[in-house]
Amino acid sequence: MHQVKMFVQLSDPELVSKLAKLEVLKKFQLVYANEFEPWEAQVAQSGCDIALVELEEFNEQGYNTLNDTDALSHVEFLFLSKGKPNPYLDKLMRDGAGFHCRAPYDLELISETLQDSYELFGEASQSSKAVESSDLDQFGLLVGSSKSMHKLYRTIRKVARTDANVMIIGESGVGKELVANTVHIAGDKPQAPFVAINCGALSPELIDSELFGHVKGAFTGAHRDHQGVFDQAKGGTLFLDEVTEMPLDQQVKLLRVLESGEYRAVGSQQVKHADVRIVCATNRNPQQAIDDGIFREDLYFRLAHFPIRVPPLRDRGNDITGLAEHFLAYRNAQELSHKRIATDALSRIAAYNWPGNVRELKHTIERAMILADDVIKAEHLSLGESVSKSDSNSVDIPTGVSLEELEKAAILKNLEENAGNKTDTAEQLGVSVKTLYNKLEKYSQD
Ligand SMILES: Nc1ncnc2c1ncn2[C@@H]1O[C@H](COP(=O)(O)OP(=O)(O)OP(=O)(O)O)[C@@H](O)[C@H]1O
Repeated sequence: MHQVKMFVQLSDPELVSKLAKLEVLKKFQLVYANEFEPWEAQVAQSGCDIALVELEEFNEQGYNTLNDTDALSHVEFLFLSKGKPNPYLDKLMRDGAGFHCRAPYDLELISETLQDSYELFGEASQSSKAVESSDLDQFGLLVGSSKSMHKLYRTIRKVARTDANVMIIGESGVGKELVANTVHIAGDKPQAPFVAINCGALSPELIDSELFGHVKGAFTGAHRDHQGVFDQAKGGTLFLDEVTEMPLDQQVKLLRVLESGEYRAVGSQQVKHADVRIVCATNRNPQQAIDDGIFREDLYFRLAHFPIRVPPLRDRGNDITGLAEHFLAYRNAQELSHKRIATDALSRIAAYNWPGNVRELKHTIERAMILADDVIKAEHLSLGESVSKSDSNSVDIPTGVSLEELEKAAILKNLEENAGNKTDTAEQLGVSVKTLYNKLEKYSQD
């Protein structure tokens, strides 16, 4: 850690001997004031981060010297005084010089204040990292330089050029939708439509219409013709997310369309030819879903010509911190900010298990950026491990944050706690699954 420098100007020998007993002082490189020049002139020259000053006399000249040397903007002051009113000291305090403790001194408080300043300057200077760029390799929409990601890139490149139906398998938040989109982009028709639908969020009454469309008058409320996703994705890719959550009778219908290559809009006699490549995803183990009777085995074989497994974040080595820096760099660029990250925060990120994978990591960084003024520290990360159940129920809301940000934070936190399960999350938040999907969709475009 960077050696934090403290300028010391003390005259009362009794106070000196009391302060000398404070353990925290050993952490600083101390620079003592000399007797030949006014201390105000020495502060800026000393190059210190903190100034501990016992104040007896302080006048306009002293105030001006501090102002002229720019010490006020670089140095944090801790003044100790007998409490005699002094307008120039008041002025300094209004300028944001730091702390002023009046006698009789509370040594514990002084010690804590010095410790806080020590941590602030230690982290703000050297043990934090400026993050203005990303180091990670990229393929399509995916970023990551780890071996497991490069293997995934090669797999995607191979399969993208074929017409095989692809099933993407991976834990919640690993980037399955990005993989699906990248399969599309890396294929022969990147300009063709890519249409995504969440099978878990479809209402059972509207599912036929969502998939295959309907014609005007097909049912009450069908005021006009509606294109289903098979029409919308014509010539391109149809991404069926959470396919194992589709109701069983719908799975039968989907299977029939995949076998015959034909479908009809609800209320229409016209047979249409299905001209889409199907890419689907699940965060379940498909074999387990089949054994549990919620997913048809014949549909599985139709959909999983080519299964792709997306590695969880914990298997991506240095990509974990690489992604944290990537998201930070992109947000910095977007918001024209220069927020840094403390090295111990990066170590916490590397050591954490990330049950919510890349999504959780991304949102942890975004939340931390809201909470941190300049440097993201470990305490801004609010990682599950260090948060006890009762802590996680209390909300620490910073000021100046929009309602929209708060809503987003609440949704993402619940989602993380439910290990990505959207049905449980929606229920807990008192919104429909559809609303939850819409909001998540919006966040992913932010
Ligand atoms: N390799 C990656 N590079 C950059 N961003 C990523 C990567 N993987 C995931 N993300 C980001 O993480 C978030 C979750 O990704 P995505 O929605 O693709 O995951 P998912 O596995 O489909 O999630 P779910 O299981 O909830 O459907 C998105 O914001 C996405 O941009």
